[in-house]
Amino acid sequence: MTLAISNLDVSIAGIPILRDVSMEVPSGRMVGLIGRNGAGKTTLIRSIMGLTSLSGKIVFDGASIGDKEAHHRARMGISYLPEDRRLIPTLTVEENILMPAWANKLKDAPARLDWIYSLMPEIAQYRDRKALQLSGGQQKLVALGRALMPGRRLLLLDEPFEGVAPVLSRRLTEVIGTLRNEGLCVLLSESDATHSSDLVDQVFHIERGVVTAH
Ligand SMILES: Nc1ncnc2c1ncn2[C@@H]1O[C@H](COP(=O)(O)OP(=O)(O)OP(=O)(O)O)[C@@H](O)[C@H]1O
Repeated sequence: MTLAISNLDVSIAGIPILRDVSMEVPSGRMVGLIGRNGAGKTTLIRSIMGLTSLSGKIVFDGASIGDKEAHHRARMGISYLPEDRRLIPTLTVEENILMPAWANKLKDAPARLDWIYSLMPEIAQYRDRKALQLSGGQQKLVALGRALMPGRRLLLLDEPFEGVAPVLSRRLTEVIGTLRNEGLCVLLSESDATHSSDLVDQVFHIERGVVTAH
């Protein structure tokens, strides 16, 4: 279940954003991607998810996925927590979590929902509340639940701790640690290593679109 990226180049509007990126997220490992604002973290994560046009190679679980559509990658078990939460404010917590199940017509949605609630019992408590009634940190947990609904083989977390209060950051760290122990591959970006240093097995740094291993 390794993710292997080689010689990835991404330009947006003719401007090179990622340059010759090669890196690996080994099976069952948690890898950190550390870089300042604008370094290219989001662009790299979006490229893995299939949301940019790119040149280079992305291989997941032995299959070349660089030219596959985002929904195909989602079906392979790749899930993505965007930096902004993008919950639908007028839907309930449970409806937000179930959205990807409806979109992908998942038959085992109830079992997946149970697993998400057992991972984060606190969100089960406010399952019937509208998303707009939650704090930013609570919404982040719900967004993580929603990201885990379609697939749980490779989890891409884009700055999950950004703007989250300390108590909920600790809780988020705990939940991500549990996921790692369950064998998920995780790629987690952060602007510095404050929260991720205790979690990750390996760190890559990104600066102006260039990735280096540390
Ligand atoms: N749609 C776009 N159009 C033009 N430039 C873009 C676009 N998206 C990203 N960029 C540029 O690409 C570079 C990398 O942006 P990216 O969002 O990937 O960085 P980041 O490391 O995730 O930063 P942040 O922490 O601020 O989200 C930045 O210079 C940004 O201005």
